[in-house]
Amino acid sequence: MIQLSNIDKFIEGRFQRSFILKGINLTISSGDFVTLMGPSGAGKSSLLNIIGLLDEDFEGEYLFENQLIQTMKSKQKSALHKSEFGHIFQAYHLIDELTVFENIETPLLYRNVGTAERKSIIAELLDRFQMVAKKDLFPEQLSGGQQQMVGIARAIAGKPRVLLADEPTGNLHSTQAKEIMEVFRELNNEGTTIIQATHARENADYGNRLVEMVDGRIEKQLAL
Ligand SMILES: Nc1ncnc2c1ncn2[C@@H]1O[C@H](COP(=O)(O)OP(=O)(O)OP(=O)(O)O)[C@@H](O)[C@H]1O
Repeated sequence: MIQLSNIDKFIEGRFQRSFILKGINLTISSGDFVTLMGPSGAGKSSLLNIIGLLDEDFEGEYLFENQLIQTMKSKQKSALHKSEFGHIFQAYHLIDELTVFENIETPLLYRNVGTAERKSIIAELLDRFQMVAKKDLFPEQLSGGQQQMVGIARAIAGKPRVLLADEPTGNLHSTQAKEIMEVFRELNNEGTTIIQATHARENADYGNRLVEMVDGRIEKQLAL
């Protein structure tokens, strides 16, 4: 599904390049649940951003379903981004002024999903994450774990095939973190490909592959 070959990302300094990612080779199959682990600054977020088509400033080859990303027109890339990827962030990135319902609705509005279908998708997600009673609340009225559940609901509302999660449990207590990881396991069992960046080794146990990164490089890859 995803094939990265010799990916470099760097910043051009006055005298030399400083590498954020160097020589990344990584193949991810549909249905994988991959964990990127490594110390702060290892390049995990940078790699997720490239995979999720949020960052085009890199060298090397990125194939998504055998299509070379770099030669795609920006319209095509943006369509691919919208249809295939869902993003989850450590700090939830919900919109404070919107209710739970409206936050989940935003990606569907971007995709021009009709009103009736939107309502039915959101109702299903609220039900799934036991948030029906919370649908008219604002993010600040929810616990961190609940906010992240809304973040997940929003990310999967458009039924992306790939879910990218950057430190999804970084701000949560261990019980809430476990709940989030259980949801990931369920989504993965339903066929969603998941790529998460985390510092927490226990989160990696939910996945089937572990990729250890150090200083912008992949140091080790393991099957779990
Ligand atoms: N746009 C940028 N300009 C300059 N440096 C950058 C930029 N983006 C990332 N970096 C640097 O690249 C390195 C990798 O950053 P990245 O956020 O990908 O690491 P990370 O492994 O996700 O870290 P963390 O676990 O702290 O989130 C860091 O040293 C960071 O300062």
